[in-house]
Amino acid sequence: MEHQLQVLIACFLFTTLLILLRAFKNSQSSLNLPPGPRKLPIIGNLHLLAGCLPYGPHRPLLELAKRYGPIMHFQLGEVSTVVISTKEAAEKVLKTDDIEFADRPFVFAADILFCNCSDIGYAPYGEYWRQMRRILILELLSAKRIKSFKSIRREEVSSMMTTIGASEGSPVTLISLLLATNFTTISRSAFSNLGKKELALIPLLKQITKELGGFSLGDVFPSLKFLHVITGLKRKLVSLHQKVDRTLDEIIKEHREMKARVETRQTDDMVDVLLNLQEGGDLELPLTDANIKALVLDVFLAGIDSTSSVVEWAMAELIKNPDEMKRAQAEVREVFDQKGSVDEDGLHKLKYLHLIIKETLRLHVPGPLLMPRQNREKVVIDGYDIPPKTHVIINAWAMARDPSYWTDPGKFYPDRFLNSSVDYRGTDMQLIPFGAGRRMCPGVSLGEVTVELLLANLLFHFDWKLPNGMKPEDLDMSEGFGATVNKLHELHLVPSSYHPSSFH
Ligand code: HEM
Repeated sequence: MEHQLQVLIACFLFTTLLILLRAFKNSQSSLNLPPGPRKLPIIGNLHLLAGCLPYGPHRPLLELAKRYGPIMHFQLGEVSTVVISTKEAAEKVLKTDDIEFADRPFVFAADILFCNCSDIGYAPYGEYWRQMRRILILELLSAKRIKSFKSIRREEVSSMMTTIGASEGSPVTLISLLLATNFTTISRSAFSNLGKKELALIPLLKQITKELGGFSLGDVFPSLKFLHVITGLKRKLVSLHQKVDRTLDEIIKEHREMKARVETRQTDDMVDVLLNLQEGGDLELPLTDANIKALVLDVFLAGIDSTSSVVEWAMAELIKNPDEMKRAQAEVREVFDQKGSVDEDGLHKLKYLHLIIKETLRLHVPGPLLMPRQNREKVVIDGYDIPPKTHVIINAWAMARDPSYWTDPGKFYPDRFLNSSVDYRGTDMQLIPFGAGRRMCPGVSLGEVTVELLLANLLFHFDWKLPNGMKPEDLDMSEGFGATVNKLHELHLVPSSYHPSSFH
């Protein structure tokens, strides 16, 4: 009986795959697709992805682009995929034809975890996405709102410095401290509280990041929906979603209860702001609790790993480049010595620190392939047909290291930006760590202030060296691949206080 069932399933799979193969051939034969590696039956080029882990596909894709050109076509299972590797081609997708490529591909994990992709990052382009993005930019991330959370940032960063000060002379694992500080800062800004419930979110967020950054067979064979079930992914995601949802429901309930008691906080947190908007009723589309939860999750997921990773990479580069480290410390100490601490309002004076951050974002793009885009209609780029529903991947990492735009691109050289107008705010395609166009990252300003504040504090309060007499040139700079590209091996550094009495 069991054997018969297995034969039946095998026949079913085989027939389905034959149908897919025929459909695929018919759909592609009349198109002038961009060049790309030879496709195998059924899987297309999926096998090429297999060798990319744990370092990620951005480097192998650059090698392939040298062979096939700046616009390449891949077939990943059923999914037509285009990879863009030069700024000229990126400009067409992110500027000239931005509106055509303003959609995101469907991701099963996001569909479950964000209640039908009702967050911003994975929402289909349209009215709902527009309203959510407007709320995020105007209500949660406006200059005024970011400023209103300034004291939270100051307290949390100061607490991190105290922890580091207590480890004087012994190695600290920088990324763990950065992640914890960024979590607590966002948690207090979003919920006001940092209790058991809020802390329970930490492992759940980690799990969600892993699921969203991972590979799922069902996503490259979207017509075979049962793959999500038989691989166990659906069950795992539903359970994860329920856990996060329960916690966020409780937090929202507490906020409502507080409002009902007509109690007010000194500063509205993000959930207060969203509940006020929900009640205010003058939105074009209703804002449900599910929408609020998806938006809050976006802030946590987008704001913690990315900024922590930038600071870790910047510190790793500075340790490897002691002259740059000395110059950065001299600058931050000159600006803040009199005050005795780093003050957010004075960060704009740190010119060299800004060059360091730019150079770090160039060399270590946190999301080397950005977030994929998708077109609804057929688009023609440089004479090539891009079929509808193609996943368009921009290799921002390749552009940030392209020798035709950068001198000595592998070198950490912050001064390259000294007399250069090139910036990372989406106009210069060779440097787009935040993406560009309509779906560009709306969190640039919060990301900037977070990274600047953390880095300035680390450089102001401590001198740093590698543990166990390790030499800077021996520091391993390999990348580990995930939703954000962190250092593969965590950076351990030994602090010694610059103001010996500050943190004891
Ligand atoms: C160093 C920090 C950060 C980096 C490098 C970064 C990078 C990115 C990138 C590359 C994208 C995709 C853009 C595109 O498709 O063109 C993105 C999207 C997004 N980011 Fe960020 N981000 C950072 C921080 C933040 C923060 C702090 C927030 C919010 C609190 C945030 C919220 C978002 C959202 C909501 C999207 C989706 C936008 C959409 O689809 O319309 N990000 N980010």
